[in-house]
Amino acid sequence: YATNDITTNNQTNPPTVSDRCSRGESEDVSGPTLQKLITEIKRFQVVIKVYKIVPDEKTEIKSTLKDWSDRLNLNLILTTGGTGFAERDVTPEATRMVIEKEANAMMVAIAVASLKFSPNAMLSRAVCGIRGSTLIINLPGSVKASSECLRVVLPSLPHALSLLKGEVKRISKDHMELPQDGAATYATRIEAANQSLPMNDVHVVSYNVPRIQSMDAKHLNSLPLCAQFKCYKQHFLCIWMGGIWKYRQLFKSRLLFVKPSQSQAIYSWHPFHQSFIGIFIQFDFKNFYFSSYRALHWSSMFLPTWFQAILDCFLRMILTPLVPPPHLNTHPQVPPPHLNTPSTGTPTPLKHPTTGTPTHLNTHPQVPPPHFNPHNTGTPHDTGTPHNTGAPHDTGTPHDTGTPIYKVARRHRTSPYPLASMDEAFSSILRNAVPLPIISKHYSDAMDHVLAEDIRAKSPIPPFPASIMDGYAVIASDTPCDLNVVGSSVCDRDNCNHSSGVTVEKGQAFRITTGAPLPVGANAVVPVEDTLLLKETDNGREELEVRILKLVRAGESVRPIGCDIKTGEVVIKSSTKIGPSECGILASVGATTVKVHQKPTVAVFSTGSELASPETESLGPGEIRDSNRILLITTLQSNNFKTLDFGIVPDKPGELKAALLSACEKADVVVTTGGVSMGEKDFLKEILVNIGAKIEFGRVFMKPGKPSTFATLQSGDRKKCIFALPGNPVSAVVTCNLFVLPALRKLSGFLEPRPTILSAKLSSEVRLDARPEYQRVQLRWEPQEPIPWAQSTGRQVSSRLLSMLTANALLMLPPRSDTCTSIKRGEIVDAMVIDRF
Ligand SMILES: Nc1nc2c(c(=O)[nH]1)N[C@H]1C(S)=C(S)[C@@H](COP(=O)(O)OP(=O)(O)OC[C@H]3O[C@@H](n4cnc5c(N)ncnc54)[C@H](O)[C@@H]3O)O[C@H]1N2
Ligand code: MOO
Ligand SMILES: [Mg+2]
Repeated sequence: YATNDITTNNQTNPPTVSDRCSRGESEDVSGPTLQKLITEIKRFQVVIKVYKIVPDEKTEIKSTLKDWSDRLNLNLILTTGGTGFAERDVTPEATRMVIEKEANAMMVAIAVASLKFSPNAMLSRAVCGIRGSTLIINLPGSVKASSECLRVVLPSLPHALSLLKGEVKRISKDHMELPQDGAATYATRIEAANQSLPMNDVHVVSYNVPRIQSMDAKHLNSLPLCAQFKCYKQHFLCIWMGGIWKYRQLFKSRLLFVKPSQSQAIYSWHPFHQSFIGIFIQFDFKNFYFSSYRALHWSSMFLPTWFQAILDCFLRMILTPLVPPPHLNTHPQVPPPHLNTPSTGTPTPLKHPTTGTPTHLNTHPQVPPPHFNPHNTGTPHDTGTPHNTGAPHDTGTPHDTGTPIYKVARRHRTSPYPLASMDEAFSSILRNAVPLPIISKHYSDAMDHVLAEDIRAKSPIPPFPASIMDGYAVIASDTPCDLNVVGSSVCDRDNCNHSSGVTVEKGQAFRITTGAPLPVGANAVVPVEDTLLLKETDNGREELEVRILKLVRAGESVRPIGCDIKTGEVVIKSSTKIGPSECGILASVGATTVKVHQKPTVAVFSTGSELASPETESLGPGEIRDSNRILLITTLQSNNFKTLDFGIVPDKPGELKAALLSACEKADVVVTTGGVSMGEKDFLKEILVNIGAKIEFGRVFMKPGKPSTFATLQSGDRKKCIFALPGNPVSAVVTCNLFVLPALRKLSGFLEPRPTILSAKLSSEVRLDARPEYQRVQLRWEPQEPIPWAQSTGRQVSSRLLSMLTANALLMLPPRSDTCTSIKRGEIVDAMVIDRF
């Protein structure tokens, strides 16, 4: 289990136990169905690491289970088949031999639930148990029964797997630690308030617990809810319905964490429910003032009135005594735009403690970060904010001449954008990148497009019984014998005797070429190598008699009609990416116009007033050559995407805005580089908000590429995707591979837009960073070694583009932890393929 694996939360793998399937006598349907079922779960992303069909042999089942738990260290193994009463059904016995603990309740749950479906469930002897940190679940063999049983245990899996990974233990410890200093009094008060709430129905989804529990300061920042709580001097109180936790020792000890008052309840809610509610409240424990709160729900159907009522009553209770200190009143915390409460239900607006302005809960779909916030009025220093004096688009104002769009002294000292986890960033991209409309294309222009229809053959291939060899068409029962050569059938439509009414009769043979139609009467072909010439015409131009040296059977060396492709057969399924073979098949079945998804066009520009054209002979002071634009354009082109070069745009708000708008108009996807971090000239995010784009994420917990920004802009019925990538060249190209390419593949209709990930062995020890890191490596295969070696490309700083040279993969390194600070040579890690080998 790799915490930094962007595609992975958990891994599972069903070996199918069946003699017949393992011998290839019948097809395994249950295994693939289970894989589909488990990978379709939205709140529980799964990667299938291995899949295998094993015969009903105890030793083989046992060794597979042992190997997968001990060596591959998988989180979950599902087996299907071999659980019944038949003599060869031994999966439960083999499973019992490997498990160290039984998961009895799971077995009972499966049994009870499946008895409702059929009394035959009594005949299942399936076992569930744990080996090391791997959960093994036996499921019956039939597709229906195995799917039903899997559905029964699915809700418990996220929490079960978290427990096995040991994360919950760590969390519980955190919960036990009590707050310090003045916070204790406060915590008591909050807890008392919490106790008095009617909490029966409200719990936190259990599988969010490990994520929160395993948080360090950075993870805390990455929680979307905490975006607005980046003020160092304050403490954070996280109130979950169902319990109150105060984060402790987080964020350089300034956050507190208390034991949840109803810690048990948090696990008991149906974990499969998509809803999840949390409230974060920011407090300054010295002054006890309330600054902001936010409610979030992850279900489109969840935020019932009872919740609003509880929330209201709760906040009233705890907030009444709190008086905000006047100096803190000037920057009401407004969540960045992407943190807006999802569409259902409007949270009760909360009056600001002093101004009475409803500042905290933002019900608008697009609310700019604080410096664009309309509520930031009413204080002396708010006059003159960009909101009041003119946004970046004010061409002709001093902004265009390079004056910052906001007063630099009042810029953020902490980014208002939460650090999204890689998982969150990636899911956000895949959610927002919706396949583009379907168009018709000529098959010769359709390369790299994704089919949007099944292609069926209108006629069979071959359309006639065709010879496989150059030789003689004969009547099989004649052979071996001497035959008179009475004609020929060649592979040539002008010269085809097949339909000319000539029939091969006993004692006769027809010369025939490979692929030519078999003459009427013939039923086999004898290769020329198996014949002798007996008689020819005087001039040698014609054969008259041949000896067939071998006995041939009827049908030998003949392709019957439709043996390659039958009429009506689906030759290429919808959603297939068209490559050379697909083009060939389209041609062979005559499907010359096909329905495909439109492919996105990508506009690319570099931002930065320091940037000069690569052609510049001698650079001016402070200038550097623009490497990123060509780097990104060629990365996209080498992945077969069409690009539009929008040049270099200086760090001037007006020009940046114009370039963004024009790029959004002309392209489906816009990729920019530079200007997304904390510098006084890093305007991109603000301008995106200003043009009405929604920032889906503005920072990612990753290295390189931390300030990576992804925004969407509704333009008519299309949603444009905008990637504002960091300026450091390596960061730009790495994030292009990680984020932009999957988005483009998804827009193009790819069913699997994710990158390819391999296992690789480290050639040298790597030290882990605090962030999940994507180090550039070259994968090399040694003879006889199935796993490639990953050779580092040298110093891995994000300005050093040389670290991309020869790199064909990105090592996916997990973030450093207390127990793991480096990975040794020879150890196996995940590597994402970025180039051919
Ligand atoms: N106070 C902070 N500073 C920085 C942070 C931070 O969190 N707090 N993040 C750092 C990280 S991480 C990165 S990555 C960079 C990203 O910066 P920007 O996206 O704002 O990019 P710029 O400031 O425009 O440029 C950074 C760097 O890259 C060079 N550059 C930019 N564009 C190009 C180009 N087209 N070709 C070649 N080189 C380019 C630019 O000259 C700068 O040297 O921010 C850190 N700072
Ligand atoms: O994350 Mo930045 O991209 O380190 O260089
Ligand atoms: Mg910068």
